[in-house]
Amino acid sequence: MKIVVSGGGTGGHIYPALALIREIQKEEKDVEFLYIGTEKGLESTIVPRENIPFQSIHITGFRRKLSFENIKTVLRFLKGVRESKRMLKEFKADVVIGTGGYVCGPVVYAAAKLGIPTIIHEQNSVPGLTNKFLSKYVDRVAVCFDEAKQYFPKEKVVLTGNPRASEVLGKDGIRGRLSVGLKTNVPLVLIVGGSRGARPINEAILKSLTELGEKPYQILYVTGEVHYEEVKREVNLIGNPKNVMIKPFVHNMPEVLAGTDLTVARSGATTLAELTSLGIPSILIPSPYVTNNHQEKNARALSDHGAAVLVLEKELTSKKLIECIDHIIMDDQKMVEMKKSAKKLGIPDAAKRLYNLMEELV
Ligand SMILES: CC(=O)N[C@H]1[C@@H](OP(=O)(O)OP(=O)(O)OC[C@H]2O[C@@H](n3ccc(=O)[nH]c3=O)[C@H](O)[C@@H]2O)O[C@H](CO)[C@@H](O)[C@@H]1O
Repeated sequence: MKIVVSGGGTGGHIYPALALIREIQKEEKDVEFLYIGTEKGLESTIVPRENIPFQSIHITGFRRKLSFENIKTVLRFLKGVRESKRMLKEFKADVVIGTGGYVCGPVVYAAAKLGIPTIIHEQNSVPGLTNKFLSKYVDRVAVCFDEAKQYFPKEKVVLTGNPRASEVLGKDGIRGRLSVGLKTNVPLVLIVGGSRGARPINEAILKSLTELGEKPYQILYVTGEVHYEEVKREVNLIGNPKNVMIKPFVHNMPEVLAGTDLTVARSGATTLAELTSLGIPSILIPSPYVTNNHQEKNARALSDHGAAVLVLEKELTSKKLIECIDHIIMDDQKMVEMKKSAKKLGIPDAAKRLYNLMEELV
């Protein structure tokens, strides 16, 4: 079987695609993959690291306001469709799966027009523009929240969950901790601002760094690749506390999550699928800069059930953040309850469900 997967821009679209590829590799012996992304997206560095053949097309997203750039985007879309058709024919794709991000637009559209079976995977409770557009042309739409079903044609939509929820299970947390230089016998708080990092979270952490240095827990603080140098410069002035490990990006997140007690994070849908599958309590600071404020809706799906504490970015201060962390991690009973509530929301067999959907279709 020859399978094309496309999804890009940020980790939240790429990691579900990779998790699905790994699930298919477990189930199918004779299978070949081609990943289509863009050079600018994180996929151009993440996917080749995983030894998956990667090709790129050139595409940008639409501006929501009327702008001259949008005319250029339409032209690029049409060019992207032509390039994708050529790649799909050359590769002789049997099925094409899109996991979101602008790049999926031309790739999945081209596949549908060529009559190749197509599936799109929507991670969020409120879909983005690309998936809404593509849902008219594809054969199946896989979603992760019941709330997302209403945006898609009834006869095509199936609740599968996020395959990354399956991939993070069964990993060795001790190895995860050791791989990033952490202790194995002290509670771990992971702080991460999504796959690209988040400046407001970085600012709050830098202000509280000295105080965090006196805490009885250790911290893995992931800045995001583009913010790392700037954060490091600040940290050199303040001093880097011994219990705070700072990294630009973590490539073995499933192992690290397995060793994590509490997470402070943005509320991207893939991160939430991981946290609920593993039952990790969290403090969520949704990005207010995303389409339809979907990260806040994602976060509320957890906080309404006691699986997370929601802190809006406009209310974020370093004092509040430290109080929140202490309040949860120092209270064993609260930790147990939050873990249980998080786990209840997880869909651990999501990869299998998505694989089954693909198999039925092909
Ligand atoms: C700004 C923006 O548009 N964000 C969107 C993007 O977020 P973003 O890409 O930040 O997505 P998520 O938080 O959902 O997922 C991040 C993924 O990257 C991984 N990771 C992260 C940091 C790191 O150092 N190492 C690592 O491996 C995480 O484990 C996770 O698998 O896609 C999500 C899923 O569609 C959306 O819900 C978000 O709203």
